Amino acid sequence: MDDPYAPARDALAGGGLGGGADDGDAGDAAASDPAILAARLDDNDPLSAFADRYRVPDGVLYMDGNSLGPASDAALASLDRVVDEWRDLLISGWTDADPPWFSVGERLGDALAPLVGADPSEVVVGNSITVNVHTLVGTFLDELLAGNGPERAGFERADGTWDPAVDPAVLVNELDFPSDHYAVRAQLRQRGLDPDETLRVVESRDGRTIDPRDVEGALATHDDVGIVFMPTALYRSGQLFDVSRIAQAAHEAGAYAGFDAAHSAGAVPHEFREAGVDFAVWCTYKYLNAGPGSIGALFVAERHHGLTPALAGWWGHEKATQFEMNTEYTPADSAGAWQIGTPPLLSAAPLEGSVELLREAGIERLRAKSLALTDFLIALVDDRLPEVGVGTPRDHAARGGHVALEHPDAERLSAALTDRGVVVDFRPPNVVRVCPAAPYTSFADVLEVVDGIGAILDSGAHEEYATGGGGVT
Ligand SMILES: Cc1ncc(COP(=O)(O)O)c(C=O)c1O
Ligand SMILES: Nc1c(O)cccc1C(=O)C[C@H](N)C(=O)O
Repeated sequence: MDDPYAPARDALAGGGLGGGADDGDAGDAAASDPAILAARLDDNDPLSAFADRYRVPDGVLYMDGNSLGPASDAALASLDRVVDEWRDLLISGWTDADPPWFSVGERLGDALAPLVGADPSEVVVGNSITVNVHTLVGTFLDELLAGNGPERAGFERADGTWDPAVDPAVLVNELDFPSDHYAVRAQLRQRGLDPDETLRVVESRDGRTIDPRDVEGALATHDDVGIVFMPTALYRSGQLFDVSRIAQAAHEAGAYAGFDAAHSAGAVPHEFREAGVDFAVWCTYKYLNAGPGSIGALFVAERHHGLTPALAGWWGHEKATQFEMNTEYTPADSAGAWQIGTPPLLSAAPLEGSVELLREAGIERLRAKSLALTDFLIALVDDRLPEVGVGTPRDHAARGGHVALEHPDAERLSAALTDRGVVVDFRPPNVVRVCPAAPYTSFADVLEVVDGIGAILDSGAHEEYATGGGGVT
């Protein structure tokens, strides 16, 4: 079969799933009965065998891999190897481990580069998302304040680039993950800029998504935007952004284009280099399945290599001379320069195994399966849960890896589901995020999740749970 997942797409495109064998004629029943359809999709799924290589506990339907991915045999093996190296090699592990710890940032950056469409020199692992937002937004603010920036054709700025007399603004959106705003505001403040003036926030029309025309409109209205910093996918609704369109609009306005790819890296293929992205940040604990608090990752376009990072540190020094301990900083001529201090080896080690599994599965195949899983989920919700809304765009090009289910009692519904082994999370005010991640989720799992939601809502079981828990999920 050319497209093993076509039936899932057809279920959605065809206006919904039928009620099963009792419905209509027997020939169509097989195609429209969700249980039969799920079994067929699972039988045809070329990635189905990968599920056995992840450690999801028995009895758990894990739908929260967009927050914390599960362990895999491969990730645990690469972690175990580094623990053994620490025990056996001690300090010599930096040079004598196989491969040496010293280059872990660059080596894992090389492994991630194909997932985001980058040259290996453009990606490195290090720090965390929030720290990387600080150092990268800070770096490009410094460039603007020094009078550098993408040229804006026909625009009167000193040297045709940035007028250092203009306070550079950073364009973000109101649905961003809050940590990014905190970090950008801090970087503006540290340069004597008032964030209330220079953090420009694109508003959402519907409270769920950001219309790319509003990003373009903000750039047309305000000529002081020096950095456009957007997510590749929104953490709550899962809307996927058109990276290439936003990067182009930023550059046409004379602004740098930066992205937070936390909610797409490892689930959606990217082409950062081709799209002209200037910089990007993401984490490795979500779709990259490298474990809680695992090391962050970043992309800096080759044309910017050689800049001095805002948060410079010895691990970003030119590698050949790093151990000469010169107090004068020479940045590495790669994205490696944005590393700061010693990499946390034990928080990086699982990534080696986990990314190898994704490479084996193939990012394009993972994306095809992910879209089919979310198509199937949305079709089932439409068909079986009339009181639940879908807050995620239905258009494939605008849909990331999870689905935002909207319900007025979302918090209690989320708690009831998790209590029953269907692990989801709640994001205020009314969203249950459901992430059927492609490497380890079956179509039968998706059907079970939807049936689980239906059973809870029908029985009112969620009403026994408290709200306002403010828990960590
Ligand atoms: C989009 C986004 N940005 C930033 C963060 C914060 O990342 P970190 O805590 O790794 O700095 C998260 C998740 O926590 C996120 O989802
Ligand atoms: N980073 C997290 C954490 O340390 C604890 C609990 C959750 C998280 C998350 O990643 C939340 C996530 N960024 C989100 O999309 O909401």
